[in-house]
Amino acid sequence: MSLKKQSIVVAGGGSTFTPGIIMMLLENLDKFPIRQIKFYDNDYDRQKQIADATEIILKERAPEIKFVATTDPEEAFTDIDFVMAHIRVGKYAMREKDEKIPLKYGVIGQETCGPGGIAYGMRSIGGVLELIDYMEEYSPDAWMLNYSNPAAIVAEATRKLRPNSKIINICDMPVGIEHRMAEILGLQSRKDMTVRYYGLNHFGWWTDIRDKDGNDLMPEIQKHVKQHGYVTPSELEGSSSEDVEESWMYTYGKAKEVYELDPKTLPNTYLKYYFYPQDEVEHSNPEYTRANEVMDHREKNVFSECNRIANIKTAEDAQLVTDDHASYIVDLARAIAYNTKERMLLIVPNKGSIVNFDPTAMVEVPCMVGSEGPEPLVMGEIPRFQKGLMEQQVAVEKLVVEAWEEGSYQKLWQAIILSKTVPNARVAKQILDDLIEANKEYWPELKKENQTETNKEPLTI
Ligand SMILES: NC(=O)c1ccc[n+]([C@@H]2O[C@H](COP(=O)([O-])OP(=O)(O)OC[C@H]3O[C@@H](n4cnc5c(N)ncnc54)[C@H](O)[C@@H]3O)[C@@H](O)[C@H]2O)c1
Ligand SMILES: O=P(O)(O)OC[C@H]1O[C@H](O[C@H]2[C@H](O)[C@@H](O)[C@@H](O)O[C@@H]2CO)[C@H](O)[C@@H](O)[C@@H]1O
Ligand SMILES: [Mn+2]
Repeated sequence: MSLKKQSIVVAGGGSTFTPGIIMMLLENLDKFPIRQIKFYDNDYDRQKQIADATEIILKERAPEIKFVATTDPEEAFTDIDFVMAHIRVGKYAMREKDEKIPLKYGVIGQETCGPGGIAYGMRSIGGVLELIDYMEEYSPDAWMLNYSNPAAIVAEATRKLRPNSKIINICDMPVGIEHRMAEILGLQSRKDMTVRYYGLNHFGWWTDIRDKDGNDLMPEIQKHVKQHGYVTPSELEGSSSEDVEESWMYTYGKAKEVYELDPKTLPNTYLKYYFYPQDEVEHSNPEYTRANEVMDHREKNVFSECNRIANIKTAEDAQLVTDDHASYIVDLARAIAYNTKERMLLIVPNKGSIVNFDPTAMVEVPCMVGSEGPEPLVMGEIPRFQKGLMEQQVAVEKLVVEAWEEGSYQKLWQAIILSKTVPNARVAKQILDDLIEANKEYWPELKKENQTETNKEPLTI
């Protein structure tokens, strides 16, 4: 029986990751046939550069696919089966501020972690909720596959503020690390491994990894990580064909020290920001952060290649690579469209998957995915160490969403204070006040609680 052809809108069509997604979709048309692709963005000029190249690529490689690029929500979200959402509210200019403002106060400057991630979350919530509302207005049966960051805060916001929406929040960091684990083991693919993993987004641990015969693969990976982190054997020998940027190589190497904190597990690379923030600050250049690197590399490369294709009016020699998240996006879309029951790490309401953790927390755990969406597997009881860390971190994420919803200065200050990356309340306030100034165009207005008002509250004994 032939598979139903799908209609997709890429929300954030001007994203540097859009070409990678398109290339991946074209490589998988046999498994995930497509009748229509639309782009939606709120920046016409940025999106047009990606769209002009995409139009040529589709004409040459899949002329049967209808293609539209638009900034009109009704045109974008009508007659859609899937919304693939990867917007960056405020774009890289704001990411640069997210990263540089905390560094002024000796605190990590990072896209999705610490005060930078909190600032990004305060911008992203409104943008993603708007996409959900468009989807439900114009294509109520569609699913949104969201990887707009910071996925942890966006996921908590969609759980709390759009509890009945068909949205799945996802992250490609575990996918990228599992690619490396497979290479360390000499396996063909990360899909040759079955994993057990738990955590919050960008804050998790692998606890069990087996091959298809049930053999335990953890000891061999742990032996490598103990010495080299997630740097692969070919990178160690200098024979890797991948062009990985220095800051990513540093991150993969740092996993060695993060692993030492719990040698029974294997860590997500993002944990380094919470356990060794002083090293990250020392390793950072406050004048030139990761945002600058991306603007000088990925953003420049993607847009110059798309402009080149549009200028010569052919994509025959297109140099556009497929990204990790592109491949698992297809896996996820296929699982929902064709009820494949794929096993994937997704960010979902806990609801007992981690039995001794807040059931309302958005946790990243293995799920079986079918046409009704993800069903989380039970990861069981987690140790005191991870439970304590996750309780603090999930409180940060929940406070940010409450601060956004209530316009509460106090709660956002508390969220920054509570982050493990911030030393004290005074530094937290200095960072918050700078971030408020920088995000005037994007955040809801925050009101300070008037002391006299709170004193009026009845004493509850
Ligand atoms: N979940 C993951 O693991 C993962 C992996 C990679 C990237 N990402 C995220 O994907 C997103 C895109 O990344 P990028 O580096 O390509 O960003 P980018 O800035 O290159 O592209 C983002 C696009 O979103 C558009 N946009 C911003 N606000 C919008 C709004 N309110 N409505 C519609 N469009 C809007 C921008 O105009 C821009 O074209 C980011 O949020 C990034 O953090 C997530
Ligand atoms: O600093 P950036 O913008 O290059 O990356 C930040 C993102 O890093 C992760 O995504 C990585 C992915 O893990 C890696 O395997 C490869 O595919 O590149 C991706 C983007 O660089 C992380 O999961 C994202 O949430 C971050 O936005
Ligand atoms: Mn991620």
